[in-house]
Amino acid sequence: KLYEDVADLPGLHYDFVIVGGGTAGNVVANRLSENPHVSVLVLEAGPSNDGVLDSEVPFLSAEMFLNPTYSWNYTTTPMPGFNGRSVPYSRAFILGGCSAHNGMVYTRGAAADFDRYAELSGDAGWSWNQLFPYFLKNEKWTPPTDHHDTRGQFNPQVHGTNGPISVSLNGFSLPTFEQKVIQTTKELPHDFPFNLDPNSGKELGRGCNLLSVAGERSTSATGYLAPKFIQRQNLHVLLHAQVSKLVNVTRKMGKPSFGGVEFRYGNSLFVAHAAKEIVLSGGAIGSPQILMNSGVGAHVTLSALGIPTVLDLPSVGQNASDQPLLITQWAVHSTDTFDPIRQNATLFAEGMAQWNASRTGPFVDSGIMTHLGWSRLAQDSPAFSVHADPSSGPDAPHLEFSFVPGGSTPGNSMSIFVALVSPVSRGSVVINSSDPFAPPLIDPGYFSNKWDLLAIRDGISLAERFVSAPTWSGFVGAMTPNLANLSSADLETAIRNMAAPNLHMVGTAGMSARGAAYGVVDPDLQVKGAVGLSVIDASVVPIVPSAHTQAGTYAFAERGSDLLKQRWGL
Ligand SMILES: Cc1cc2nc3c(=O)[nH]c(=O)nc-3n(C[C@H](O)[C@H](O)[C@H](O)COP(=O)(O)OP(=O)(O)OC[C@H]3O[C@@H](n4cnc5c(N)ncnc54)[C@H](O)[C@@H]3O)c2cc1C
Repeated sequence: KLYEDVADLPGLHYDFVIVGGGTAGNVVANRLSENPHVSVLVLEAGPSNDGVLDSEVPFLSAEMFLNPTYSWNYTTTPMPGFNGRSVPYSRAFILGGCSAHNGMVYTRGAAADFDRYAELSGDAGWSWNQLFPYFLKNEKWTPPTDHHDTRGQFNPQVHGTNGPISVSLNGFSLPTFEQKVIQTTKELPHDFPFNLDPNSGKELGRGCNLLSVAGERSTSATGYLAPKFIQRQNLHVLLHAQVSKLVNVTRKMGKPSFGGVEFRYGNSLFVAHAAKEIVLSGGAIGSPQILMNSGVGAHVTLSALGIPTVLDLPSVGQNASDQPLLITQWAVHSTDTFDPIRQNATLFAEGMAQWNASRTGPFVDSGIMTHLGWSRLAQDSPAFSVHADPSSGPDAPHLEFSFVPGGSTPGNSMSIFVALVSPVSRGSVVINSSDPFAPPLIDPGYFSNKWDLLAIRDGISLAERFVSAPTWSGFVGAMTPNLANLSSADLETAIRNMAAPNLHMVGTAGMSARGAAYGVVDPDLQVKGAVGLSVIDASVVPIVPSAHTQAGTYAFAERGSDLLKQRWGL
């Protein structure tokens, strides 16, 4: 049952308390409450997703993630790699978490990314082959809303059909642009090979964009808390409940254990009790923050703030792994873009009306990318002279390209988003106040290693090469801004001034092998050195996958839920 008011909750004693009803938290809540004999409480700081049009309508995703009502409204620290810029760092403040406000892009990553997780955790269960069934368990493949012929656009054999999250191809087409993207794979096949389905684990190449949609956005709240699940008697979700810290420390088997979760509802503090286990699913920023507020973190940081150390775990909040993004853009001599809809109020209203009437038309997609592509740097790239290859293996990409029929300048444009998906740089999320409700210091650390900057530079060249294919002749105009003829130093400055967060942070409560000298959780996702406390969300993923992160987060949450159930014999 969904509760808007703490006064309506039947009690505050549960078997499991899950902190955060986000992408991962709602998976755990659903899977645990499959067993009618356990009671589950989810504490979510944000409001309900129900009826939030900006979240429901895929085309409004940009409006959604810029909407301050549904955001934690974080800002990063000034980053030297960004020429001292502080930039907004979006995180969702709504039931469903980032799945309810993200760009909906559905990508899993390279098989080697997951095999690397297995290797560094010492648990083969995190390998691509063993995690693959969990990707399928999460996914419900859904034909696109325009019912177009999807042959040659994806491989049904690598998709699930019965999961709670709908995944589909774009349901509205911009044929001229799309045909040119595919034609480029024929004209420049060496640099830009076609890939039928990059979600197969073999990611390199160009393929169609998949989205977590079915006419409407599909989220962990609409899927895992759908009416047939949220009506379970043993599943309670409390909204507007912001967790401050874990309390009631006792010792079990010589290790600290927390019996309660303190949260703020309105102006009052309450404590929810977990008889079996507390699961932190607050995301890459929320989870490490709550750990540190509770005295779990680096002793030196905690003592400087006057917070008693319960567990000295220096990796908490460190190892933040995220992808910087740079948008390249060209004017185009065509109206076959999303720009007319975005720039013309009448067309926009028509699109909205069509979506309302029939869940068809341009508003069924994000209105951003039609295709995605992944590439490696050339073997003789200057990047390799400053650092060894950080990718997970020779079949894993360094760069991701999103092909977008639209742009941010007046008139018609096309854009290629260049994301560095195998960064060397690492950042951190650290509290700097004893007030548990104060925002933490968020430093994604972009370009703190020169390799990352050089890799993005290569990415810009690759984007330019893409639009140099003969098929774009007559379609593509000037690059805006023109990065093509800049000196090396000027291009470096431009990258530092223009790059933005790709918002895929992981690793701040990173998983490592049992007994490792670093890391926050063991391969079973329990906090090292504690009892009855685990973390299940993107923060446990030790290195960012070469992908957008929701699919991986869902798969981690599905397996994490199974590990919890096994531990408690459920
Ligand atoms: C704007 C944006 C666009 C993105 N686009 C894409 C995309 O297109 N494709 C993709 O794959 N990935 C995308 N991502 C990334 C992806 O959505 C996230 O990596 C993933 O959803 C994270 O899941 P999570 O469960 O770790 O955290 P979240 O989904 O953020 O869940 C955390 C939840 O915990 C709650 N919470 C936090 N702290 C507290 C507290 N103290 N008390 C109570 N509740 C708390 C939050 O409100 C939230 O609901 C995007 C992210 C953003 C921000």
